[in-house]
Amino acid sequence: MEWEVVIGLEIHTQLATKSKIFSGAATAYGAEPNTQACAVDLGLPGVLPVLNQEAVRMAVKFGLAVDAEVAERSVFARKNYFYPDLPKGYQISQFELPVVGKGHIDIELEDGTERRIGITRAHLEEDAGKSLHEDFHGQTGIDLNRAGTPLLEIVSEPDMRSAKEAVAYMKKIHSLVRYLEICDGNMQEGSFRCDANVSIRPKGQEKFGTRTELKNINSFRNVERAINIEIERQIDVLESGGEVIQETRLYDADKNETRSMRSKEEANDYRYFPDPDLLPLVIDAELINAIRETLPELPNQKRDRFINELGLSLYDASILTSSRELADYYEAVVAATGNKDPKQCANWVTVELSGALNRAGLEITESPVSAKQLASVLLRISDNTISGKIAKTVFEALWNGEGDDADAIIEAKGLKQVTDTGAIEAMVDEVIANHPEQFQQFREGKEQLLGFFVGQVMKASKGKANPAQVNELLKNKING
Ligand SMILES: Nc1ncnc2c1ncn2[C@@H]1O[C@H](COP(=O)(O)OP(=O)(O)OP(=O)(O)O)[C@@H](O)[C@H]1O
Ligand SMILES: [Mg+2]
Ligand SMILES: [Mg+2]
Repeated sequence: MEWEVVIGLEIHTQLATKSKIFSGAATAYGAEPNTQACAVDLGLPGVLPVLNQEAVRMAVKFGLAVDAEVAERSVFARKNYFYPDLPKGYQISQFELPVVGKGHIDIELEDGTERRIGITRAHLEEDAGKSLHEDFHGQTGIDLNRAGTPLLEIVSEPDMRSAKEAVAYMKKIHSLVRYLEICDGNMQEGSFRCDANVSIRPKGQEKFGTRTELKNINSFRNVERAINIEIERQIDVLESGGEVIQETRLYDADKNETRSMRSKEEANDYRYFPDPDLLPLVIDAELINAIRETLPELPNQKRDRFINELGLSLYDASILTSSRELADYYEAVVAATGNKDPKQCANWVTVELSGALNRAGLEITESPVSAKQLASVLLRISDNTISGKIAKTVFEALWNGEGDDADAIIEAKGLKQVTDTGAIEAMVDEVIANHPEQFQQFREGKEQLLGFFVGQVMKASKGKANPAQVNELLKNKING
């Protein structure tokens, strides 16, 4: 039977506020355990939560960026459950009336087409503490520092049809929250994590199959692997006559398998009710408009501008706008080269620079070659001081910190392109003299040999001859 996969993601983004969502305790990562949880975070008797306005502003920003309705009135609710890292016995979340309603975001697929993914809602909530099972003297430790950290849970419609689409969506949201500067996106530290809901149905059937929920997957790679392995498992179950049960499963990256954690609780198991300690959240149009004013250029707007104003391909523009930092770097290169050749700048950033960064495991923000330095190389290609090939040598030297800019390196290493026709002609003559048979064939019309001769001359000049001039001279030699 042919199966169709259905996926919906719940993404938890930790909002980049300095203090907790309902208290003044710090949110900084990595503090000594249990030094950053105050009485409000622990829900001790007699305390009252006070909503952090910054968290609200960030949620609104997100809502506007995904074309969602921002609720004029939303309500905080208690979600009741017991877990050692939740001393209050309930989590403050939003249930019936979330702050952000229906919206959408467009993702690019590998075949170059776009697909719109619906966003069901995004709601504000507080995070719980953390149970530390590993490296803890065979015991479990509880660190409550994370309790009360603001989260925005972004719930998608079940609109994705493959693990690849789910990853593309997750990357798009990741990039967006970083553009908006509402989340640092650090997946190792758990600032951006996702639960993947997966089901399958016979192709052509309208009714969805039963979903399982894969919990807390903390890398793009693992999302893809976890979903694919879960799809295989569900197909196995159904094809051997079994039934998929609605449950929460844990992905074990070491074993590359998913395991049942618990049967999935239904909303009514949580006994949601409006939190009596918090007033409804009312956001007026004035505030929404003020926040709209602060929105930066969004990834897709930037991408379209790169295509329309800088003449880039959709492919290059998509890569360059995949992160705000990369886009900023690219634009700095374009500006520093006087906007002469944005396409060439794009090639160098996406190929040479990104390649070197990947090999070194560095982020764009850690690049040893600054945008200005890269621009200095490109300027010397444009004015024919160096060839594209020598430019790679110059780039490498800059990468290794051998000089401050392209000029210093070209000077120090004597890499200046030879444009003196006499000097090049002497090299051409020498190469011809060394390869008389080939030259005879070349003369008799074997045009493919042009490349061979150009190559030999370039080699003789150690890459410094101007290739255009070499071509020209060689052609003259046939006729001469
Ligand atoms: N049949 C299905 N197959 C795949 N995904 C589904 C299916 N039905 C719903 N989903 C997705 O499951 C997710 C449900 O998330 P939601 O937060 O609404 O509820 P929940 O998982 O029950 O609650 P909780 O926040 O307590 O985990 C959504 O992303 C939705 O698109
Ligand atoms: Mg949810
Ligand atoms: Mg869920």
